[in-house]
Amino acid sequence: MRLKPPVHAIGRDLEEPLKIKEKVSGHESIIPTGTNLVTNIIALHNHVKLWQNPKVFDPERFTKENIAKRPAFAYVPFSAGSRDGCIGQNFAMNEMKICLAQVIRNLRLYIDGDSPVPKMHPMLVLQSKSGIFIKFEKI
Ligand code: HEM
Repeated sequence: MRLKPPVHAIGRDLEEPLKIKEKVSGHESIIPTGTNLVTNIIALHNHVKLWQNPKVFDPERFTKENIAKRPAFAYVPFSAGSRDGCIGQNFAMNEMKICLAQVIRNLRLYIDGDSPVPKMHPMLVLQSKSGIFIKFEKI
């Protein structure tokens, strides 16, 4: 959900002009009405200024202490904000945990070195152009 967020980007059309200020230089710009602004979630989730060794999978990043060290919107796989983004967030998280628990209770998963490496294909949701090959072995 961090490294390869299924919803890798979201967009919004501006209904009124938006004034933004560059943090370091203080330079101000106006983005006109009608502009489609895109939040690049996958870039945010892999940004070196927010994540140390961003490409490394490390569940410890999500301890309460480590979450508190990051800006609130550094991790937004379900979007965020006043409407909270995704209405199915709790359902999706529970579903994923239950399915994953069932899989790892019964099967050993491994990657065969000869299989193609997944090539990211960012469509409406993130896909792989080369498939995702995982081998399963009954425990
Ligand atoms: C891993 C699974 C999921 C991910 C990563 C995900 C991600 C997202 C994101 C990022 C948005 C915001 C889109 C935007 O603002 O442009 C969204 C909206 C939404 N999601 Fe999900 N979602 C997931 C699963 C689900 C499920 C299981 C449901 C329904 C059971 C669901 C229903 C919705 C609905 C209805 C919205 C629109 C909410 C609104 O605009 O008020 N999602 N989702």
